[in-house]
Amino acid sequence: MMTDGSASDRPVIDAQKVGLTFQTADGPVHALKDVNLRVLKGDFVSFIGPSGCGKTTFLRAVAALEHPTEGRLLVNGMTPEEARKRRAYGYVFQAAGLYPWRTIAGNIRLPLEIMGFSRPEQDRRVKDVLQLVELEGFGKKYPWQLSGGMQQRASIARALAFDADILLMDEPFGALDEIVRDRLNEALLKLWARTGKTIGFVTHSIPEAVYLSTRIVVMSPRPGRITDVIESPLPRERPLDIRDSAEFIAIAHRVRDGLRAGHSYDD
Ligand SMILES: Nc1ncnc2c1ncn2[C@@H]1O[C@H](COP(=O)(O)OP(=O)(O)OP(=O)(O)O)[C@@H](O)[C@H]1O
Repeated sequence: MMTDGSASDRPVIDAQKVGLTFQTADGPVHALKDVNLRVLKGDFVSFIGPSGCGKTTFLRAVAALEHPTEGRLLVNGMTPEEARKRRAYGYVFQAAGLYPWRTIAGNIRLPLEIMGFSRPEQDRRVKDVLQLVELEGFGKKYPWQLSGGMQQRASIARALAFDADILLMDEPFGALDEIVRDRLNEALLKLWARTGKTIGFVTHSIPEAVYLSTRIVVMSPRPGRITDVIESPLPRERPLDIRDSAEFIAIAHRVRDGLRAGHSYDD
């Protein structure tokens, strides 16, 4: 099943029959069942599905914040815990989660301070990532001085600062209005093209998933499982108006059909 095992063709995320059951007062909750997925370097993988289908749980398991109860999950060929120790990923949450008493640069710097980077190295990285998310000149501002979209970009910059290979994003733009979201989607694609990161992205939006992804993972609840994995035929470079193309609409239909089918056989 594995290829020759060299780092370049090894999956960045490799899930084999992953199951995760939470024991609750009301009995077991099967958040994930039989999840098989291989994510390759440079993939942009979106996870879409109704509430409770395990999208967040899967991302959290990759980040070693939850622990599978069945199967095998590897990140860069290691356990998620080992990968986390090696700073394999940055995590972006739905709320930007910036500390209000720190400036934008101070927020981005925080994980770097904790990791013990030297001050000049911290400065260099803060400058680089602010540029990547197009927030040059805003380092000295406080979060409340920035719009919601800018705060979310700052939060992406913070996740990028330690230059992890993998960016895990849990509905990062869910709380933003559509116009800001469009702009951030475009910016994220540019950033992805420039950095070659592997991205795992949770969303509830079909157009967002289709616009951003090289692969779309459709999930269904009770138990949380994958019902379809769609390889996108769209080119990597995507202007926003690609959303009007016949190809785009065809993929969106397939995602919608997958979401509907997933609802019809609850077990
Ligand atoms: N810590 C926990 N303890 C018990 N059950 C949990 C826990 N975390 C998640 N669950 C349950 O696991 C299932 C999957 O949850 P998860 O948050 O991964 O779904 P999701 O697809 O991300 O949903 P949403 O779109 O609403 O964020 C749900 O039934 C949820 O209630």
